[in-house]
Amino acid sequence: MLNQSALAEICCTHVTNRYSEGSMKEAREYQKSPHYEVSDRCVWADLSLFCSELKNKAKCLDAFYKYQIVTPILGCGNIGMAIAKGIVFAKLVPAQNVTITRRSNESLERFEKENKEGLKATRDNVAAVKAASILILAVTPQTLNDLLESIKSEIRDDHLIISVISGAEISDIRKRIGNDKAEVIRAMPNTAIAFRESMTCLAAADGKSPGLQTSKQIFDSLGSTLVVSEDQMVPATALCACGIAFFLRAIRAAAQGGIEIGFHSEEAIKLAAQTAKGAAELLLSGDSHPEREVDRVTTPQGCTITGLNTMEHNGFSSAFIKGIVTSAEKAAVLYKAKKAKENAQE
Ligand SMILES: O=C(O)[C@@H]1CCC=N1
Repeated sequence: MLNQSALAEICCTHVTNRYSEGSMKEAREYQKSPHYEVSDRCVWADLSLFCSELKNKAKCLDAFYKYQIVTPILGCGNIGMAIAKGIVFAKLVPAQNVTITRRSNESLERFEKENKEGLKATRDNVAAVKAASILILAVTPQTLNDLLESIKSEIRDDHLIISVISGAEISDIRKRIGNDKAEVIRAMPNTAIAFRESMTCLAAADGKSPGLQTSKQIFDSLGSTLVVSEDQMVPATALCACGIAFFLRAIRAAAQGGIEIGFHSEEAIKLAAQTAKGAAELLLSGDSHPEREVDRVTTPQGCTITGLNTMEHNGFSSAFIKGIVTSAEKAAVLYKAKKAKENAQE
């Protein structure tokens, strides 16, 4: 992995070779910013994109650093840790300003052994909330109500609450903390957020919510975002949050085929994963459609169409579609069951 200055140098050399000195000056100005950061993707980017990306990043990063945002991640399990890593990796918030909370001493001890980033950790949710500007709720759905009960007296009007908990509605969270105006945003990221490659869907009770803009800035720095209506959070969970597992399984299946045709396991996974990443890039950067790209690869009577048709005869697309639809159905069932249980308790 190249360090930032090495990447910046490659980027600038590449840009100098291709673009005018005037544009280069603009790029260099942004490079001077203390929070300037360059991704290896920029190496290949068009300069106009490159500059606007840097401008956006500089704006976003400056805002967070300037106000010394303090972000506790309450109930920090797998997705919480992935968010914490992404936030630190993106230099959104200094590591010492990110506090993760966990319920048991054992899990805190486990965390401390792996805490390479220098995050803070505590069992004390109340103290973490007191010091916070932005709260990230990442507990399990089952423990959310207890958490909200314990922190509600500390929630202030200037807090932005971002919940990544599936099935917890904004109105429920507001009701539990006794503030129907509280700035609550729902986010559904996936675990690739640790590498700033999450697809995150965001929803607010009101599309004009300032908290939505801030949340979008945060999650745009950690991958891509799409603002959706709150009732689309269930399908977003299936396609994006669960979806990462579906694509991982597809990569593993490709690698198993790869081993059978002659690669060692590690090679096969690398070949399959990079090929999957390349396929995604054709759509995301190339602005294409999957079938247009498939058409480019399928030589008449060739080996690609033979492989593809064999997969389809064995139900590949059908299995994938059914998997996503049933996953969304299950998310909806879990959500309804949670609501019914809560209503019965009231
Ligand atoms: O599998 C689950 O139910 C959760 C929801 C999103 C990711 N994992």
